[in-house]
Amino acid sequence: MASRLRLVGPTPSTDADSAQNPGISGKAAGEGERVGEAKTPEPPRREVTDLGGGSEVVYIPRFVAREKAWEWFDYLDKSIPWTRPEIRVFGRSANQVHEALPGSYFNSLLLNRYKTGSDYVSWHADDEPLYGPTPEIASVTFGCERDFLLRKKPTKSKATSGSGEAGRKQLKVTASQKQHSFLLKHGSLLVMRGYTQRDWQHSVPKRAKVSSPRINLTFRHVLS
Ligand SMILES: O=C(O)CCC(=O)C(=O)O
Ligand SMILES: [Fe+2]
Repeated sequence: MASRLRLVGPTPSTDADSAQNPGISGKAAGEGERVGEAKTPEPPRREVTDLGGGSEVVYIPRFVAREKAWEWFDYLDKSIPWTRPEIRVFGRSANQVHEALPGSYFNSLLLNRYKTGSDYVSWHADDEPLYGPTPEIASVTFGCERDFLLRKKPTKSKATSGSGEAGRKQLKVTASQKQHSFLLKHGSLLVMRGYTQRDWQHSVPKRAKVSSPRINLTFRHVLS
């Protein structure tokens, strides 16, 4: 499993905060430019995958500029005491994601560190009631790129539609047919929203050839 750390705090993003701390102000990531940085001739991409049934994934491969993303990686990897992280990082990160996703609000941050390809997160959905029925979950990646998989949740009717061996086989086929794969690049942002947690599962599988670390920040809103 990956190393994990969870921070929960007050919603840090307000319009006033954004004005004092401009990141990708007023525009979705990939559509705006960073203050103080030269314009890039290549417009950053924003890919929207409609999973159907009200579930959606947004993937922005170059959410954080490459050099800046390495600075963040080094800071998170080396300087942060993982057992006592500095809350300032939470505030800055949340502001930036908030600005990239207008209308979003986050008050919880989960950090995962995948030391090598042996570290993984198995199939699950972040569908706990504390996140509400249609949670928006934003995930920023630093360091080594890893695969992120989504598969349709096996439904109860399918699981009980057969008995014994035949029933189990049918369930497996159903699960593998509807699968999406994203290569989460250094500095990328992936957002799951709508009914993605209710209807889909996601995982970061083991990768034998991966030997360097990946750090992932996952922003959520916990209902009060
Ligand atoms: O590392 C990732 O990209 C996903 C992590 C995840 O699914 C989780 O923390 O719930
Ligand atoms: Fe998750």
